[in-house]
Amino acid sequence: MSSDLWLRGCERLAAELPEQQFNTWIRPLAPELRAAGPGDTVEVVAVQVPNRFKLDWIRSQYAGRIEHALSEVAGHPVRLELTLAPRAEPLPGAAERSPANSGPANAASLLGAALERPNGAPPLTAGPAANPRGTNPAPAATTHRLNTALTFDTLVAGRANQMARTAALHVAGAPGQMYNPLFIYGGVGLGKTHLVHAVGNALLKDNPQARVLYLHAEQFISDVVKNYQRKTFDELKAKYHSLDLLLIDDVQFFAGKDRTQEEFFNAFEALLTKRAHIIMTSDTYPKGLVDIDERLTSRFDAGLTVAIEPPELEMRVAILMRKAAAEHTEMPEDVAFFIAKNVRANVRELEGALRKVLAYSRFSHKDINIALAREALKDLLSIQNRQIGVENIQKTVADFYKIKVADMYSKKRPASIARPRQIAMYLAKDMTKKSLPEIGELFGGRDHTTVLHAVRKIGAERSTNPELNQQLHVLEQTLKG
Ligand SMILES: Nc1ncnc2c1ncn2[C@@H]1O[C@H](COP(=O)(O)OP(=O)(O)OP(=O)(O)O)[C@@H](O)[C@H]1O
Repeated sequence: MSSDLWLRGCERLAAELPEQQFNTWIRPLAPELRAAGPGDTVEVVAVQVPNRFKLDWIRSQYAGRIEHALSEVAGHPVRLELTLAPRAEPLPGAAERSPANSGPANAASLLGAALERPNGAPPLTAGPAANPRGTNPAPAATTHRLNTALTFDTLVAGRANQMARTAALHVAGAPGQMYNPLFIYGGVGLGKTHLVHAVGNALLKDNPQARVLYLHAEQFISDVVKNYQRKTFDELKAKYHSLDLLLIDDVQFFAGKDRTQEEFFNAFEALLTKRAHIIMTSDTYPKGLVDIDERLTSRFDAGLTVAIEPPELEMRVAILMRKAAAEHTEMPEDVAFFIAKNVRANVRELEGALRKVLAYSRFSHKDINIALAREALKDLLSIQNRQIGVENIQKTVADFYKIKVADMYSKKRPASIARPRQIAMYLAKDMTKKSLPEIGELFGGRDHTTVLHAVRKIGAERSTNPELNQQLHVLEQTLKG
């Protein structure tokens, strides 16, 4: 199975599935290399999933779809083999990792295996593929479900997460007081899960008796369904209403689930009344949540709502250097800049890119430099180059704001057209290598100062207008595929 097949399959699934579902369940998967045997008629793609909940969910909801997409793209039958990942092992020494026969002749196949097998390849600390949502693979039987690797110490601080981190530190130090509930929102893979685990871990360190529970919203939904079937709502209440700290991830998943919302509302009220703390995460701010009862969304907003932004270049570099150091690898700064410049979507993808570069270096016995990084990331870079062009941006933005693509080049000035055009100019500057005059030319021969004005205006507004920021996130994620 080539990584290209998986990437092309993913492109297809991304187009078919709602973005939220794709990002949550499919994007974090990393397939394992499995060469077809001589008599094989069906290609097998093996995927390890970090925990039982995810395994069951992906198997029941998505396996058929994934197989179908891969088979279509491959032009022959592809079977998906889902297994539970073993617990992440500590990194063995580099010498132990390199098999004795790993000379140049088989370096490529080893590399393939390393790239595509996150649990077999050296795992990044709390890496996404080994542990995409932070549900704990390490201390298996704990009831709080916290991943002990996700702490404030391992979270790189920067402007992008400054507010959220400060608020989270505050809650960890004085739970039940200010900022209750704390609502953290932002795009995928930006560190929301990491941050809530950090609060839970910090609180337990100070007070090991504290009753802390982390869970993904889907787990809450599944608990409600189970208790509904068994008519054991008292058990549900006993479980949730007695906590000191409830950390609940991705509450946008409650959309349209009335009974779940009702139970969550009850738990929410009970916890706030007894001054227990609640921290929630979501892909959007409370008022942006759809199909969630207003009495809940208004309560979500009643404490403190903070955003996590995509990290800026310097923060991405710092994250790469920190994660490489945690792997006992020295990452030259120019290489960190090269990766950070090319992988901008989110930290999860940054980690994925780093993992590829480290694996490539280890298995090819070559030092890490820009040429090696370019080679290791060539699939990713070519997809990026293929996807993000000014034309693509114009079309995506026009579709999003429901205007005609032709309006991107037209001289029309009503705000309903001028604003999306400015947003497209901003994205063109941010996501392509085109200069201001080149962008102006592609927007109907406009002057470069018009583009500069748009870039500055949208950039400044983005930091103060959560709604615009959210729309830009969605556009960026769509464009990055
Ligand atoms: N500032 C940071 N410093 C170090 N690691 C980070 C940082 N931000 C994110 N990460 C890492 O990036 C990966 C993705 O982060 P996380 O799972 O917390 O994202 P998320 O915002 O919850 O995404 P999703 O919406 O998909 O659930 C994790 O491995 C996390 O440890």
